Amino acid sequence: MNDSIVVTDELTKRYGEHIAVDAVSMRVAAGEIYGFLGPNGAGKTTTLRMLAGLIRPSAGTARVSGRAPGDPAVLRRIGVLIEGPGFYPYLSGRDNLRVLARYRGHSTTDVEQALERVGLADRAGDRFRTYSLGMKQRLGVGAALLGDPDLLILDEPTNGLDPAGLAEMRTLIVDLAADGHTVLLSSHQLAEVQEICHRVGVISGGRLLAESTVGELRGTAALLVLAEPADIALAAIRAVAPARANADGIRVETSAAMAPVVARAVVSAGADLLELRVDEKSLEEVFFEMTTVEVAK
Ligand SMILES: Nc1ncnc2c1ncn2[C@@H]1O[C@H](COP(=O)(O)OP(=O)(O)OP(=O)(O)O)[C@@H](O)[C@H]1O
Repeated sequence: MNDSIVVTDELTKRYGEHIAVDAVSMRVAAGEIYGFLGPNGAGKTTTLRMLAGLIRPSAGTARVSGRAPGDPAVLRRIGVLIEGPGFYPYLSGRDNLRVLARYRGHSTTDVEQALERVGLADRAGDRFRTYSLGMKQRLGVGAALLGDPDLLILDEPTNGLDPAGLAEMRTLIVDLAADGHTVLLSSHQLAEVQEICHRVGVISGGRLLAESTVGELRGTAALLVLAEPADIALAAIRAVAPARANADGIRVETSAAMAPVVARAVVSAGADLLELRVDEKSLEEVFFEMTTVEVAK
């Protein structure tokens, strides 16, 4: 894939006997929001730390923008929020970013742009310790944004946020991607990921179990029909789409757009249509099934 900004090949990290990241081969395409999903201890942070050049792999390779992580040319083009930057509680948000900017060679204009971008321009003069958790997290994203990087690596940016904070962070990430930033974020909060990520990688026990679009991971959508008599409805539906009876009702392997056709088939056959809905697994269900099977092995 030529437009991949992150490519890993059998990337592995061992701590003594323990394998934290086990031969992970992943691809993040330029411009996408990639959700790196997994339960606690799955190996997300360790992988992100290797991509950011903070720790070295034990085996395998990683390339970021075609270069080794940690290469100065790469470090200039990525912004990283891993385990939160150590902000000074008694400095304002603005002064905290200015400290970082001075250290990293960015200008005060970069600081103002980052504050504006993360929606903190109005509160930039207030002390960090007075910020809500959501504002603190957004300041962390602001710090990662200094210098307008191509790739943002955000470790659990939504962790611990209340619903309003989550919504703000979600909107911010979507806006950042719309501005042309590639976003690689880790999360165990699947509901958020399901909504905003173009693709996801599922990691558990250090191993990448799947990498695909959210839609692919959830499988083909189907319709679920409850009708009586069920046998008459099933025969009628089978004339328009593949269908089978299961414990929940009649599962019709077709898209939501076919719902009116299926409804007409049932009613025309003289059956009563009791319920008709899209039967789609949430990413949470898929994730739970995958990681539970993994643990059960
Ligand atoms: N420096 C280290 N020394 C020893 N073991 C480590 C070290 N860093 C991570 N590990 C172990 O590697 C595994 C993966 O940890 P990691 O922090 O990458 O998981 P994670 O998916 O980010 O989980 P969480 O959501 O809890 O942060 C864990 O079992 C962890 O205990």
